[in-house]
Formats: sequence, structure tokens, C-alpha cells
Amino acid sequence: MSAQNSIIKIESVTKQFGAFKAINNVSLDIERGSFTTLLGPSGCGKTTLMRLIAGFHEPDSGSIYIEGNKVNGTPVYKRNTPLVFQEYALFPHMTVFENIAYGLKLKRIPSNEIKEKVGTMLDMFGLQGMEHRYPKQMSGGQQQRVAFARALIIGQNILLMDEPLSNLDAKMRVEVRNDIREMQQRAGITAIFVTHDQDEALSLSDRIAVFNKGTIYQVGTPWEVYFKPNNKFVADFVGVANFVDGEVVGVESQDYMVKCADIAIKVDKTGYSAKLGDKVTLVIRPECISVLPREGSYGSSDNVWSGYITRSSFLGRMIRYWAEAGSMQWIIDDSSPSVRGYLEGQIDLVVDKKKIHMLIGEQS
Ligand SMILES: Nc1ncnc2c1ncn2[C@@H]1O[C@H](COP(=O)(O)OP(=O)(O)OP(=O)(O)O)[C@@H](O)[C@H]1O
Repeated sequence: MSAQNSIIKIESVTKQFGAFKAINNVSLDIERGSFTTLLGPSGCGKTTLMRLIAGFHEPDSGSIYIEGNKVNGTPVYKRNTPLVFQEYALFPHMTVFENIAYGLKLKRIPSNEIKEKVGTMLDMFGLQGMEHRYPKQMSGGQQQRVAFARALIIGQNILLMDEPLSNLDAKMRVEVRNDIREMQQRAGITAIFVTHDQDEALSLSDRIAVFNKGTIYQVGTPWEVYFKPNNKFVADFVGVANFVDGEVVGVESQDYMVKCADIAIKVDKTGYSAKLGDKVTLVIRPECISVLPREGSYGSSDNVWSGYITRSSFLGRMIRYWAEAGSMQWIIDDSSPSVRGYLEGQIDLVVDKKKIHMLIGEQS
């Protein structure tokens, strides 16, 4: 991403509460018009970073730039970054029209102009016919649209959303999150979204910043943080993974041979620079392992191990298996249960060497 295209730039920001560093030397560039998610466990500092951007907190050190201007010390109302909390921050006693028009009224815009501009917003966000409703008469998704419209109408083009979906049931969360993404793209708003839900982060974002203990562990596209995590924490937090510790015992032209307990695993070399004797942790997502009925015909191929299933769980779109092979436990997701049904007992387990991600060095 080019520096010129960043609408928000966070540079080496630290924020302490007493002796506790809630944000520790964090730097992050947010690209204009992008959807960026701050993902991390409870208490890792996501909300604190949002509040720093919005101006509710001041950094102890470091700088924050919005549209190229340093905003340290700039009060909240001058920052142009509305913070949308869980309740969407709509005024409950005002209709949809009044909510959207609120910012324009404060600016004493003539009422015919307000009417026209609100009309445009109602059209853009599919809220026609709902202008006389109150927020409580609308679904979570519709309220979210009103919040977008209200921000956009006064020229705010950065929306900070702190767990806006947390009050919704599981099905609604999925509906509303798709809606949020569509609205954000349609309106061209730059969105920063806080969540501890990895599915939400993966499905919504252009980029994800994975947070832990006040620092960013990795910033990347959903694909990168899922399939190419920088470290074990990221790999574990963004999804389920099999972690296999081992040592590089062979470096061939195309592959590494990694000795892990009582098995040897072949890993495609592309993109890695490990040396003989390096300690590594292999990260293998459950869906990157195939499980096959034991037929004995895979024995001589790479990365095929005999094992047996210890447990299975039907999840509709897939079956999750727990299996043992050698001295190791594996989690495997079979995504075509409709074809094969359940497997039981003795199986063969196959891992494509290209689907193994390798972390080089000791992992805590
Ligand atoms: N005003 C404050 N005074 C003291 N400590 C605070 C204050 N605000 C936050 N903290 C602490 O800073 C840490 C980060 O808090 P923050 O709210 O940013 O976490 P979070 O990642 O948003 O968590 P959650 O997902 O639970 O909302 C926590 O340990 C919290 O207790």
C-alpha cells in the first residue's frame, strides 16, 4: 500500500493506563476506502486503539494522522471519525429521517436542502418508506444503514465500528455483516471494525490487524493471516490449526524434510528459507488434510500416514474428525460429507506438501 493512499496513519503509538501499556508501540496504515478489522482476544487493546483514533484518548507517545494531518490533541468533534458502538448510537426518540438529518440541522442547512439530501441517503441505503419509523421499529441491519447514512450525509468518510454486531443473534450477525460490507463499498467509506470473531473478520475485511497484548502481531489480507500466519498466536486465533513441531533434517531441491516425533513430513520449499537443523512449527489447517478409507495403496506416496479416527462431529457443511496417526493427534475437516458419509476406524491421512505452512524458529 502506498503511503499517499493512507487516510489514517498510526505511528509508534503507546497508551498506558497507570503502569499498564494497553497499546504498545503500534503502527498501522489504513488505506482510503478500505475495510480494516482489528481482531484480537478480549482486553488486547482494540477498543483503546479505536478511541485513540477517534480522540477519546490521547497517546502517551507516537502520532496519529488523519488525511495527512497530525491529530494528536485535536478534540473528538473535529476529527471527522464517528465511532459507532454496539447500539449504532442512533437517537431512540428521533425518527429515521430526524436521525439522518441531525447533523445538517446543527449546521442550519435550509430544510428543503435537508429533505433532498436525506432523500438521496434513503435511496442509497434502501430505506425508502421507513423515514417515519423509530430505531426500535427497525432491524439491526436497518439501524446500521441509518448510522451509515447519518455519517455520510455530513461528509464523514471514516466510520469506526466497535463490535457493532454483538447484540444480534447468529443468523442476523451474518446478514448484517454482509450488509455492512455492501454499504461500505457502495458509500466508499473507510471503515475500521473491531471484533474478536475471526469469521466476521475473515469475511468482511480487506485487511486484518491481529492484536494481542497491546501490539499488532500481523497485518494482512484475510487470506494471508489465515494461510500464511507470521506466528503461532495468529495461526491459532484466526482459525483451527494442527501445530506440528519438528526439525529440518533434509533440504532437497524442491522440498524440506521435517522430522516431527515419529514421522517425517515433506514441505514445499517455495517461499521459505530454512536451514538444516532449524526448529520449525508446521501449521496445517484441518481442511488441508484429506482423510481416506484405509486401502493401503497410498503407503509409498509423500505425507501419507495410517491412523484411526477417535471422534467425529457432524457440522452440516462438513464433518470434523479427530484422528491419531503415529504419536500425533490430528483435526481434519472433510467438506464433502454428503458424498461419503462418516468414516470410522482405520483411515489414511494425506497432506499435500504445498498446503503446509512453516514457521521457522521456536514458537512459544
Ligand atoms: N480507562 C481505562 N483505565 C484503565 N485500564 C483500562 C482503561 N481502558 C482500558 N483499560 C485496560 O486496557 C486493556 C485493553 O482494553 P480494551 O478495551 O482496549 O480491550 P479490547 O481488546 O477492546 O477488549 P474487549 O474485546 O473485551 O472489548 C484492558 O486490560 C483494559 O482493562
